[in-house]
Amino acid sequence: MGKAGTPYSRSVQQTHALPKNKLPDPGLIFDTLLKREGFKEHPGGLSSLMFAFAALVIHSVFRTSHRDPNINETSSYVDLGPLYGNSVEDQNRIRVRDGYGTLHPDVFSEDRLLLLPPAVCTLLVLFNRNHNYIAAKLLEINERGNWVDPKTLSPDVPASKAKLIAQDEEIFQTARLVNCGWFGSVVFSDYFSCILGLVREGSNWSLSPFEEIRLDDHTLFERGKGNVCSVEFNCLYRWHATTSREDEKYTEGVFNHLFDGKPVAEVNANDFKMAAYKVQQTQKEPTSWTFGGLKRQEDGSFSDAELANFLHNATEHPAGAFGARHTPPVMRLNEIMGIELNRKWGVCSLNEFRKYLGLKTYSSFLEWNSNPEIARAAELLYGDIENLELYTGLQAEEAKPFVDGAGLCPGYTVSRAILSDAIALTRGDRFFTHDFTPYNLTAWGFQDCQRDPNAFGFGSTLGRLFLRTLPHHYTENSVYTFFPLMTPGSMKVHLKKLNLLNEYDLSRPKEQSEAIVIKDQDTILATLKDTTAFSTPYSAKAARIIEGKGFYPTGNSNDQKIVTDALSGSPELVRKIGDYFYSTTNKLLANGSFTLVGGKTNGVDVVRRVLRVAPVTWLANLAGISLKSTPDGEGDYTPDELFDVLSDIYSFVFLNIEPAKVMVTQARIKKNMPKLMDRITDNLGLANGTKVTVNGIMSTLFKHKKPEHHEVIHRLTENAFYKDRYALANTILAILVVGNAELSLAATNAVDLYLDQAKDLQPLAATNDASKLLNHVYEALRLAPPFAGVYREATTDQTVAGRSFQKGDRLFLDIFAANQQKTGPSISKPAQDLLRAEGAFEYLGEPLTVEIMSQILRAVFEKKDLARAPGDSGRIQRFQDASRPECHYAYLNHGHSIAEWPTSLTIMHST
Ligand code: HEM
Repeated sequence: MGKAGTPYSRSVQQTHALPKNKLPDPGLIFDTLLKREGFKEHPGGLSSLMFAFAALVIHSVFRTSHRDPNINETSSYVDLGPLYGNSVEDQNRIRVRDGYGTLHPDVFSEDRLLLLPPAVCTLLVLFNRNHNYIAAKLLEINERGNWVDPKTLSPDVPASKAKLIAQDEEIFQTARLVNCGWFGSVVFSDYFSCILGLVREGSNWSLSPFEEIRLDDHTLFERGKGNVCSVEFNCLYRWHATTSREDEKYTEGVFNHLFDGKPVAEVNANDFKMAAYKVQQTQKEPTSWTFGGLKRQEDGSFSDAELANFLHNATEHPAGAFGARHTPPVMRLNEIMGIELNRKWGVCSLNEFRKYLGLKTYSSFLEWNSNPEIARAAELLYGDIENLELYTGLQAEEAKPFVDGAGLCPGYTVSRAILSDAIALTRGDRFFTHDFTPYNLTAWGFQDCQRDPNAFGFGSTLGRLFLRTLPHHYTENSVYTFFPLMTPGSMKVHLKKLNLLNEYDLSRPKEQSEAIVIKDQDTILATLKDTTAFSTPYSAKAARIIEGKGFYPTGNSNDQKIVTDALSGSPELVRKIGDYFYSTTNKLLANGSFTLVGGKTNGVDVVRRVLRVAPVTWLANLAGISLKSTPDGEGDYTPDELFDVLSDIYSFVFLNIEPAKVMVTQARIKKNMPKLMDRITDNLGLANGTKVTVNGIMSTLFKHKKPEHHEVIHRLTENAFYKDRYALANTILAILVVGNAELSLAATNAVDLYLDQAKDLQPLAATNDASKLLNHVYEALRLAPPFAGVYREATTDQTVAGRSFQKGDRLFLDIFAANQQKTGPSISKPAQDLLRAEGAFEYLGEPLTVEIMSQILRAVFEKKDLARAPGDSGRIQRFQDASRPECHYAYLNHGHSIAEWPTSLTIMHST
């Protein structure tokens, strides 16, 4: 039902006769009731991009055949037909079919869009990029483990070729489902929010048309049973009156070219069909199509800057208002063709349509449009309101005023009908209902395309799409990113009213340069050393969430030294902390273990139960935060909760998190921060702003803490800097944030690295001397570091190790890659001279970091017959994420979205 190439359906039976020979001439109708007299801005502040997106929606569901107008050449579903085409032949023209499941760069299928303003094709290009992003991620994650690196499959060997083709098909079809999910999510977030005027209210509410609905008699309300677009739906979705001034001008240029300068009033349907035929004949393969005067680059893609320019312009250009006498004169021909088509379809009258919708029928032309000039002209053309045909009736009907709950402000009848059709269209789609499952889309894909009501920009999905596909031309808090379907001018008014102006940037985003990747040791060393010429990006980030001084990783090396001296400066203290980690790791291993039948083998999820927990337990002790074992138990946080709170802060300050998540993460951190800082300052005797002396601090400090933990704080408070106890609180926060992330990840990577050599490590670990594992610790930090590198920004134009950099250049220093170039280091000759940037060594001090790591390894590897659990349980589910070079690996969190933190690895050992 509703497949491409089948006839339109009809919703309303025509009973009132509307013979063509009794109806006014379509050209006369256009010149009297439809033709634009002067441009009127859309009253709701909608931008021209809103209608570029609308044009994508309509081209997904309508493509009336020029040969047989009863046939809809595209399917009746929101399936991104303009991107993927309507047949396997269409797909073959846009797919690469090399095992990666991708589309050719920036290519799409629908040639009719080439005539439209460039923002329409640009949006489609972004969906192409999104497809390729999704396909790449699906392969990287490889959820079912059945895909291989296509480079390992030779197309010349028949069996390999068959596997390559089959793999390509699976990835392509899965990515397509996820990408269509994205398209649907944009419709139900950004698009609907503008249609319903919710964006003005700061509301993230949306329709959920897909869910199961149980009726009063307990039966289920139908869904997923199919849809066939109706001729009436096609008629009511012709929104040419909303064309912006700039798009009108652009269209004049296109039509002038298409019809060799023939005046618009003289162009006829035949000219149009001939022109369309000519364009089709001369059209080369989609890989060479261009639009808006763009040229494809060598790799076939368009320049990001040029694409972004079209989109930014379309956001700035106000759309036109709906209503009579507002369709650009250049569209005379397509309106005439539309009127004639509707007559050929034999559609009902406006009043019959209203009756079908349950609306009151109009009894006069003035009731239909209160503008006397329009009403009178229509009356003179049609004679009787019952004769008012659907096309004219919908196009020239009085537009809905700009009131609460109205966003789109089309004619009244359109505003009522559009929602029902949209719901039928999507609820009827089995791919959005019964078959919209994590199995079909994969767990990551299923969550990736969900509308997130808590996303920044009142739940915007388009913002996420822009940041993903044009990352250097959209910024994390711009109104251009998150409210692109509204003009920035109108958003300024709404955000001001909502008191949210300070959260958004109203200016047009400027291009940000891509980070330059540096892999050679000399340049990295020189760059790390010159802290004046290359600054770190951390202080600015930290300042957004942390008040006051003391967050030492963003301070100078003196600030850092005070802390590392306190943490690592006393061998006795380091030893005690090491012992604590050894015994805690052992305890957690025991507590988290399960026993296999027979009682001889124990299993434990070492990541979830031990390596994510040991560091946070020590840090909670140090800060005087009480841990609870269940969310409802007594205490401040469960270890998992504290891990999440702290790792959020780490990601925000030190990592280059996905731009679309920056503002949401910031908001979450700001929400969590008061409780965390309360607990830390409470334990410093700083609650309610009371002034306390250092002695006072010491007496109220950590009443129930072990002495070694007193000692860390005691050693800190010996320094004059910490007379400012709020700075001390921020320093403790920093130790928590850095220690939690770095230690848990470093320990996880090290355990994973050595699991397959557990037999070799066991005798060393069993000696009770953790220093026997020192070399392994260093080698693990070289081969499997928690993070692969760090970012720097050039503060001046300069040349370093023979390479020139300009002020403002962002550099990614790939420390991991540089450390692999070293010759020699091995377990017997450890890489103690390995390159370091910020990280545990810098922030906790090398002696302490190494001690903690070796004690954790000791506790794990002294177990007998240590091995991975079978299958997926014994492997960390991780992958390399090309978009996050600083992360050595990326993982899927419990919600199946991409995260920096591993969640699970089960090991087994003898009891
Ligand atoms: C400047 C922008 C636009 C131009 C130049 C334009 C032009 C055209 C043309 C030439 C046709 C006839 C196509 C054919 O039969 O091959 C057409 C059809 C149509 N237009 Fe537009 N259009 C524009 C924007 C829009 C927008 C924003 C909407 C609504 C959201 C819209 C809705 C439609 C619909 C529903 C059809 C009928 C499609 C079909 O039945 O195949 N158009 N338009």
